[in-house]
Amino acid sequence: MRLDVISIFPEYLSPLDLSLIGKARRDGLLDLRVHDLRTWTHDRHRTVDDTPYGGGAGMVMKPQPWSEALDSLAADDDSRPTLIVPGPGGERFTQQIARELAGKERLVFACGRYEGIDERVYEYAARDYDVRVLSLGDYVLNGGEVAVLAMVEAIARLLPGVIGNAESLVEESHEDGLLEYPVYTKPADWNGLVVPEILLSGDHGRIAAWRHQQRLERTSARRPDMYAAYRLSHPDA
Ligand SMILES: NC(=S)c1ccno1
Repeated sequence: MRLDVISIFPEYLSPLDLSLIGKARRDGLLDLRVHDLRTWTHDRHRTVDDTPYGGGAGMVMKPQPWSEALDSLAADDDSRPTLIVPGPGGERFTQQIARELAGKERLVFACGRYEGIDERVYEYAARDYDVRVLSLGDYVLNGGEVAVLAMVEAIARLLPGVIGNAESLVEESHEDGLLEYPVYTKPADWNGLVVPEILLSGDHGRIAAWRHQQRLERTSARRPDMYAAYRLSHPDA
């Protein structure tokens, strides 16, 4: 997968050089490129924003740098990339969407700032991209970069070879409609707090059953919405 990120703060994406994502890039599992939007400005101040038509507070990102950036990236191959614009007004980003996007050939992330990107850019981009506005949640950030960090990690970790042990991806929260079970490690008695006896039994069948029950109870307590949906598709749960 090739993944491009366009931002006026490319250094914001430097955490993507670290840990498993950074290793995946170095191992050639992920072709991730970060671009400075100001590359596609032509004035001496490298201007990317201007005042909003219709008045109002703040500034709006100008269409021209974005159109040139998107044209440049689209021209790199014959694919039709998916353009993802993080924003509070978007469709909720979920594990299911992360899985869907992990199957794409190319993703391009556009990090908006200020009051947002001129709306005509979305229309213009649709000529060469499948455009999706995606939100991490119902809150407002100062820009798209933090959301891109989260989305890229959620997507890239699903790519073959990125997570050393693919088993780690099974029974994770949101993978199958339930939250994950509680985990424990040594020592068995820590500050008088003990590991559930079942986990020390070596009885893998009973341990699996206990873990599934924990998932049901945890999902019911913390995410009744998820639990209700799970019960609809698993009436015997
Ligand atoms: N909620 C999201 S993803 C966002 C991006 C920018 N502001 O909020």
